[in-house]
Amino acid sequence: MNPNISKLYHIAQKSERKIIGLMSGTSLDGLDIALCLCSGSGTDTRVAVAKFVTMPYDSDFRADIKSVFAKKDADLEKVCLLNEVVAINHAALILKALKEWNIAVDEIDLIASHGQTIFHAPKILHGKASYPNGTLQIGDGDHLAVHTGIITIADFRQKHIAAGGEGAPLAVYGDYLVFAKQGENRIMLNIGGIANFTFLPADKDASKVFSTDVGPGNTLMDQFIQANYPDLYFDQDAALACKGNLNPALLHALLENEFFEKNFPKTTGPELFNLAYLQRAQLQSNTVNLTKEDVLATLCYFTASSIVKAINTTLPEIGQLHIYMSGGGMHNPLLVKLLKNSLTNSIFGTTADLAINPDAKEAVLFALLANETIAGSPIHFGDREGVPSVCMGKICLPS
Ligand SMILES: Nc1ncnc2c1ncn2[C@@H]1O[C@H](COP(=O)(O)OP(=O)(O)OP(=O)(O)O)[C@@H](O)[C@H]1O
Ligand SMILES: CC(=O)N[C@H]1[C@@H]2OC[C@@H](O2)[C@@H](O)[C@@H]1O[C@H](C)C(=O)O
Repeated sequence: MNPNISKLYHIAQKSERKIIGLMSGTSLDGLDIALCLCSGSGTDTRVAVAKFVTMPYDSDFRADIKSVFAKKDADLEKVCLLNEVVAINHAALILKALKEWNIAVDEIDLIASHGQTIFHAPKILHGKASYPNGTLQIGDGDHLAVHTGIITIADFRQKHIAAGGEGAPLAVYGDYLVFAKQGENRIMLNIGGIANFTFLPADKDASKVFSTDVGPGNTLMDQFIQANYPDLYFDQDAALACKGNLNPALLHALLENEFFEKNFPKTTGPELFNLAYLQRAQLQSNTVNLTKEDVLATLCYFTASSIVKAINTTLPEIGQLHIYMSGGGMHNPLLVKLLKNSLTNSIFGTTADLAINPDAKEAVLFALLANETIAGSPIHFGDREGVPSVCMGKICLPS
C-alpha cells in the first residue's frame, strides 16, 4: 500500500486529529490559520481551537492577487502563476506559524485549505443559460502538501457544484455539526467581505437547516475606503461612517437588485457588490455629490438592512432567535448597533460564547469539512436544491 494511503487510513481512525484549517477571504488581509483538535465525526464531532493566527499578506502579494481578483478580464498567465504562488506562500506561512508555536510538522495530521477565491460565478450572477454554476479558488493543494510534507485536503467547493450546489456557502456543513442546539433557534451570522448566515432550528431537523449569502458584509465599505483614503484599508471602528448620515435615496437604490429577491440558499461576491454597483446606485438616486462620510454611513446601513431583511423575511414565524456573530464585521460598532436596533426580538452573542474564536470560525469550518471527508460520511440535509449530501475536498499527498 502507498505509505501515504496507509497514513491517511491511520489518521481516519485516530481518536483526535490535529487539522490546520486555512481561510483567506475576500478582504485579502491575510491567511487565517487555525490549528484544530477534531474528534468524532458527523453530529458527534467535537472541535477545539488549539492555536489561531492571521498571518498578514505583504503588500506586493496582496496587490498581485488584487490584480486578478473578481476581474472578468484578468491576465490568464498571472492567474496560472498565482495558483502556484498562493500555495507556496501559504505553505511558508504555515511553517512559520508552526515554528512560532513550537509545534513539529509531523505532529500535524492534515491541512484543510480553502485557497483564494478569485472568481465566483453562480448562474444567478453570470446569467448564461447553457453554463453551470462556477467558482475558482487558487492555491494548489499538491504544492501545499509537497512544501509542508503534510497531507492536504483542498478545493472544497467543486464537489458542491458537481452535486448541484453553487459552491457556497459551505458553512452549513460545519455549523450543523458543532453549533446546532436542541431547544434554541440559532443564526450563525458571519460578516466577512460577504455576509452569510446558517439557520439552525431548535428541533435540529437537518432538512430545515440552510446557509445562505445575504449580500455585502464589509466588501463595499472596504473597497470605498481603499479607493478614497489611500492610507487606510478599512474604516476602523466605523470612525468615518459615524461622522456621516444615512442617505435614504441611496440606500433604496442600493437595495434594488434582483439578488435580494431570489430565494435562499444563494451566493454572491464582489463580482456583483463592487464600486461600479455603488456608482450605478448613486447615479440612479442622484446622490453623486454626497460626502464620503455619508456614503460610508449609507453603505453600513446597506449591509445592516440586507442582513435584517434576510433574517426577517425567511424566518417570520420563528419567534426568538439567538444570533451568534463571527467575521470582521462584528468588530464594526455602527453595524452591530444597527443590527441590534432592528432585530429587537433576538439575543446577540458571538461564537466566542460557543468556545470558537469568531475570527477563526471560517478557518475552523474547513478543518471540520476535512475531518468529515476523512473520518465521516455525507450528511443528508433533505432533498433540497443547493444543499447536496456530499463530503468535499481533494486529497493531495506530499509524495
Ligand atoms: N474594528 C473594526 N472596525 C470596523 N471594521 C472592522 C474592524 N475589524 C475588522 N473589520 C472589518 O472586517 C474585515 C475583515 O473581515 P474578515 O477577515 O472576516 O473578512 P474575510 O475573511 O476576508 O471575508 P469573507 O468571509 O467574505 O471571506 C475588514 O476588512 C474590515 O472591513
Ligand atoms: C465563493 C466564496 O469564496 N464564497 C465565500 C465568501 O465569503 C463569505 C461568503 O462569500 C461565503 O459564501 C463563502 O465562504 C464561506 C466560508 C462559506 O462557504 O460558507
